[in-house]
Amino acid sequence: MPIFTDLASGLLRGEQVAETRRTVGDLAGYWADETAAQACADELLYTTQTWFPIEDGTEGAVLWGNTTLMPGRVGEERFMTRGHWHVKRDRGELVVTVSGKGLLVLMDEDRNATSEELTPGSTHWIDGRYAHRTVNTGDEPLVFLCAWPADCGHEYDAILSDGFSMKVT
Ligand SMILES: O=P(O)(O)OC[C@H]1O[C@H](O)[C@H](O)[C@@H](O)[C@@H]1O
Repeated sequence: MPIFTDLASGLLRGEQVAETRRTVGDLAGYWADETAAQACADELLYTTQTWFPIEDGTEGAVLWGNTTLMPGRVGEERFMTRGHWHVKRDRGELVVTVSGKGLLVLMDEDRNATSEELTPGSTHWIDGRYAHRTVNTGDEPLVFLCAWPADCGHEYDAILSDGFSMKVT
């Protein structure tokens, strides 16, 4: 069954679309200023939609989804996603910005970090050897679409313990 991707809003409609909602408090441990994070713990940070036409983890399959990242700051730090590594480092990801303004932060295993600007229409290849996180640097929601291999695996532990070497303020 096909679904509908609204290219104006970036939102997905259809069956087998799963949604998540994360608040500032859900990212406890990821922020530079945890005291500031506690003060706005209930604030909406980002939502995601993922289309699972096939089971997560299926080798050779591709998944499709979006993220809507709100504008704002925790202390000095801009609102961001957790960021993660792909467990299988040879699995990359594509990102297309729908609306808003932000940065795609990329970090290699030696903690060398770079960033790419997210602007409407900008299209990004994430090499699977890089941890990746998105940051909203504007004052409206940052919306982007992503496609990634269903069997890439998501690894968060190292980000939670060591963070990214680049903080965006
Ligand atoms: O999972 P996070 O690092 O918090 O990022 C939120 C989401 O961002 C993008 O949409 C990725 O493709 C998803 O795999 C990820 O779940």
